Formats: sequence, structure tokens, C-alpha cells
Amino acid sequence: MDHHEEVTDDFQGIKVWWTSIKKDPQTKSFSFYPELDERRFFKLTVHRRYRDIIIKSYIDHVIKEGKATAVKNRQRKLYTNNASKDWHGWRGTKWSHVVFEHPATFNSLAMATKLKEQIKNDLIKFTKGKDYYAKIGKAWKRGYLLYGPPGTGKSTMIAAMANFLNYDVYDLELTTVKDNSELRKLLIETTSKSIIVIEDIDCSLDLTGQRKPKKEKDDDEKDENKDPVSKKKKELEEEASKSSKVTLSGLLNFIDGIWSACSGERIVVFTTNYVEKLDPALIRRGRMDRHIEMSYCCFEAFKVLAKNYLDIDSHELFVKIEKLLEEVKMTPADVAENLMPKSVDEDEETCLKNLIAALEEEKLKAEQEEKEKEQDSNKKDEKDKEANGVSVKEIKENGFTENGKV
Ligand SMILES: Nc1ncnc2c1ncn2[C@@H]1O[C@H](COP(=O)(O)OP(=O)(O)OP(=O)(O)O)[C@@H](O)[C@H]1O
Repeated sequence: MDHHEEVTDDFQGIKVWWTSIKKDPQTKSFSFYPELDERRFFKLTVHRRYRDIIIKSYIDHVIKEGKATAVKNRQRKLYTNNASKDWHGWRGTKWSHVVFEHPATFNSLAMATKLKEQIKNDLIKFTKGKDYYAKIGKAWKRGYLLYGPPGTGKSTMIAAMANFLNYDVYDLELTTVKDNSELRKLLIETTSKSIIVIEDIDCSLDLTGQRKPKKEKDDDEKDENKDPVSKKKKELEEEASKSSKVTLSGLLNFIDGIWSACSGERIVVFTTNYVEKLDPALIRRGRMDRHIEMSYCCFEAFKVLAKNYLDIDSHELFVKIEKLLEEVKMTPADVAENLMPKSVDEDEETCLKNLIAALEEEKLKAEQEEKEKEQDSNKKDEKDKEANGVSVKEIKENGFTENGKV
């Protein structure tokens, strides 16, 4: 508002006037220091009969709305962790940041509408859950595991979540974190209303929870029984490696522990291309509350991409595309790539035809691969038959065992 500008507001049917007032500093003195800034304030005018209600309720309402608007308008940040050698010194920090400006939203995210709505509702419920988490005595945090092949939109989903909630994003690169103590220091510095992202956990962490296969364990036990010196040495080595590594179980325990002691809400998102590699005990619900599969492009997801890239809701070629998408596995990233106009004069029909051509090529490739696999398996069967008189196929089909028919 400019100097002396006036605006009116309405609160429960009561009209109030706000006026902006500026006052220059009264005394002017010579000083090496810059002069005090002018004083600015707002005057609130209301009829005397509403004085109580305005003081009791309206001022609170204005402060609350002001805070919400400030959060909405604040510039959000994308943080990445620095290596610990850069933490010290006069410019040393644990996290570096840039302005977070990813344009992804849930509207532009290509995935099944029902799942999208479920995720949005889950996020809304979480943000309103302060009292609930306090009541059950748990940290106000929620963990999501996003899994699926590359190019299915895991990173895009994280950006959409951050934009939906107006949260900052901390992209935690675990390969630069030396040990659990560094991890703890990094996590403690994250702020409330943020999403902590750990991408490709299968690549950056010991996922076994430090369990060993049974055979290896038995061998170790035998060695240790034999020689007390090597036993002690092994114990020391194990101790050292435990404290110098970040493990998924360690990470999850920290997250539970640290954030129970910190105020504010946080979301943790893990992504992986290989969910089957993760130890089920470590990704059980409660640790990672929601497991979301980001899958190949379905027709519903395609329609979102067609709207994003070509600004169309329907076209006669959609029928053919729907059928092909049921038969061919193509990621939303690849669908988007094929759909995107290659030059300014490519119209939507050409773009849709480009996609159809790519899908048909994929279909042919898949069929060819299937054929080759079958031929290989037949060849192997023939070899087995030559060598053993019976093939694996026959064993399966007729119930033969190595000793004869069962
Ligand atoms: N579901 C989707 N909705 C909209 N765009 C998508 C989607 N999936 C992929 N894309 C497009 O493909 C690009 C790559 O996708 P993204 O990086 O989100 O995939 P990812 O699953 O995180 O891959 P990776 O596992 O390799 O990290 C995005 O920049 C986006 O343009």
C-alpha cells in the first residue's frame, strides 16, 4: 500500500478501514551511520460499537491469514548436502541451496487419476495431523516409497508434492555422507515443512540391514572358534565398518529418533528402481507409510500428457493408442518424448502418429524377443533330451523326476 492509501475489509458483516501511514524520522543528525528508515504503520478504523469483536477475533484472523500468505508466497528452496570437508571455515555450510522452481503439479503428472487423488488426500490429511501425531506420541512425519522403472515420474512426483504442499526440498545424496554421525548432523539442520528426498536407495545404501547370508555367517563362526586372535581382529573390523557406514536401518532409526525430538512436519521420500532388492523388514509400513508404484504409461496417463504437450482432450487416434498402450510397456517419459512436436509445423495428428509408430515398433520388438526366448528354451530342451533322454519341458508337463515318473 502507498502512503495514505486506504483499503476496506469485511469481517462477519462489519466494515473496517485500513490506512497506510508513513512517518519520517524527526531528528536529523550528522552521523557516519545510515539514517534510520522512515516508520511505516497501518491504522485500523472501525465503528466504536464493533471494537470488542474486532480486537478479540479480527486481529487474530488477520495475523493467521498473513502468516499463511507469507508461507504461500515465500520463495522455496532446493537443498543439496555438501561433503563434510566443506562444512567448516567461514563460508562452510552443510547444505547448499538454489531456488526451487520445478513446474510439475499433480495436474500435469501423468498417472491414474484415482491414485493421484489418493496421494493428494493422504498429503492433506498429513498436513492437518499435528494434533493427531501429538496424541499418539509420534513424530509428525510421513514416509513414502516411490518405486518403478526409470522414467515413470518418481522425481516429477516429488516436485508435484513439494509444489502442492509449498514445502522446501532437501535432496540428500547419501554417497557423500561418510557415516551415521554426519547423517545425524545433516538431518538435524533440515527445517520444518520440508520433503527429504533420498533417490535410488538401492544404489546408495547397504540395504541388508547388516544381515549376512547364513552360510557366510556359519563360516565366520567356524573361523572365530579356531583362532581367538583373528576373532578379536574381526570384531574390531566389524565395529569400525558399522560406525563408518550409513545403512538403511540406521537411517530409518535416526529419522524416527531425531524427528520425534524436533518440531514441525517433515516428509521423507525414498525412490528406487528395484523395490525387490529392499529388505521387507526395513520398508514395512510405519517406516515408509505408503508404497507407491510408478508404472508404465496407461491410457489415463497418456491423456494427461496429450493435454500437456498438445493441448487436446480427445482425437480419433486415441482409440488406437489406448489399445497399443494395453499391449506395450512404455514409460510416461518415452510417451512424452514421442508425443512432443519435433518442429513448429508438426500438428497434433502428426505427433499422435509419431507415438503410434513408436508404440508399434516397441510391440514388434517385444514380440521378437518373446520368439527368441521361446526358440532358446526349445533348443535347451532338445539338448537336455539328447543328454538325459528326457527334457525339462517333459518333466514339467508329465511329472517326471530324475528317477522316473511320479
Ligand atoms: N508420470 C509422469 N508425468 C509427467 N511427466 C513425466 C512422468 N514420468 C516421466 N515424465 C517426464 O519424463 C522425465 C523424466 O521423468 P522422471 O525423472 O520424473 O522419472 P524417474 O522415474 O524419476 O526416473 P529415474 O528413476 O531415472 O530417476 C520428466 O522430466 C518428465 O518430463
